[in-house]
Amino acid sequence: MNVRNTAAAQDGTTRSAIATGYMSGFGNGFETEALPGALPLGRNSPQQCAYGLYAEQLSGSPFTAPRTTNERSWLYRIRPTVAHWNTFRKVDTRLWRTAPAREVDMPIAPLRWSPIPIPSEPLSFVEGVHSITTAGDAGSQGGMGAHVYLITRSMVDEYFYNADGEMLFVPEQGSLRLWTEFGIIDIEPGEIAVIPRGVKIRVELTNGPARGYICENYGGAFTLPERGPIGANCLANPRDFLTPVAAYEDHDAPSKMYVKWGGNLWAADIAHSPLDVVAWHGNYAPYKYDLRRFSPVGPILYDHADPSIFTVLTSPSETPGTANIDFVIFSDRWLVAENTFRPPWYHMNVMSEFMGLVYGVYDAKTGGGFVPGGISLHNTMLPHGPDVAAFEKASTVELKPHKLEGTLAFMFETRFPQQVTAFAAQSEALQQDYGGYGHKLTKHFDPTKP
Ligand SMILES: O=C(O)Cc1cc(O)ccc1O
Ligand SMILES: [Fe+2]
Repeated sequence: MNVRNTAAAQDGTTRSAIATGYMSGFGNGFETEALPGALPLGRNSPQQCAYGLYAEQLSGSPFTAPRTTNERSWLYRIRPTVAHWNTFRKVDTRLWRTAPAREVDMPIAPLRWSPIPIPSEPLSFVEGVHSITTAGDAGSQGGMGAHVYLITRSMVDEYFYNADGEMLFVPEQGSLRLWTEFGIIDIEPGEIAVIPRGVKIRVELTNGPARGYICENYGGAFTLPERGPIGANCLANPRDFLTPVAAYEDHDAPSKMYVKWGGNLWAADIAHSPLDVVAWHGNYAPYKYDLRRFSPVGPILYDHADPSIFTVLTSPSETPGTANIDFVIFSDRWLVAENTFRPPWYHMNVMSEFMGLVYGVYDAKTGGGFVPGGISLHNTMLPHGPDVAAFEKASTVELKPHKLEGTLAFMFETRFPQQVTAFAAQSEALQQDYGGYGHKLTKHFDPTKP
């Protein structure tokens, strides 16, 4: 696919060739240019690039990774990244934490948080990441950070890239325009975006203040799960993933470049926008996906299947079948199973489960307390399951086909135990009484009634 897309600057001055549009497919080799002929034909590194551009390769995998996991793109840009460089100094990471970060010792218990309020103070994306848990070790390229973002101002002449991991954005309130080196991605609640490790961005608000979740993936890049006997279709279909067409800025202004590297945040003064990629090709690029396009597959006769059937994206580890992270959603679907307790069963899991809610009601927690913007954490081998309201209803209701509608919950599930940050442990949003919800499940046992 070769998308040519040249558009006039929207502010008529310094920000040039602003084009929005997407190319469809997951992990394709894409090619796109914002100026005709900017992309070299038949080679990556011509002696001289068109328009006086510099060629730069961005490698998301080792050079020698097998074909299925080999990821790299070629960027044709006004200046190479090294020319956007200056002396970096460490700045405050505020509430953004990186594994390993054992800040507090939490008692082992199910944990839940009410939505963290969006403050009135100005917070850019870089300033507004509030880490809730960390897992694994970013330096060993395994595990994740699970964060809530609270954004009240757009980044202006400020840019950021994350060397520690790729970032999966799950908006819950407000929409975002992610200006990336590769082009522009707009997302709103119900959609997600993935920004690969090392990709420069500027985050703008497009509809008031924003709140959402971020999974910072230190490990293997998110990919589509195997479908096994499900076959070639359903779940997240590759054609519904959208990667932006090239769009660049030729913008000189005193600016700040932020880099998250080794768990620290670094900042440097630069004189121009690094979002200056006029053309690119390759398979290492940001993308978005509308979660409402997910085609769930589930039990159509009896029983409740494992939640792995709702995996949208998975970050594999070296151990087969043992994900570094699974990103799983619980979205609109019909429940039809006969003689079945339909909500999630009571369980304990070697994987640890960070959950969030974008909208609606989650069917395991109908008794209130788990609301949009909220969080629950069911850590490694800690017991959990439906609250008493969900249990009572689901075990007595007449089992007609029933549609769960207007609901979108999700889970970042990782093989590693999750460490709660000091911020999350001390937050007023932490629900002190949640750990006791199991006590409301009373004894129904009667040896005389089989
Ligand atoms: O705990 C949860 O609510 C998430 C979940 C859902 C489900 O359907 C099965 C297992 C599971 O961990
Ligand atoms: Fe669970």
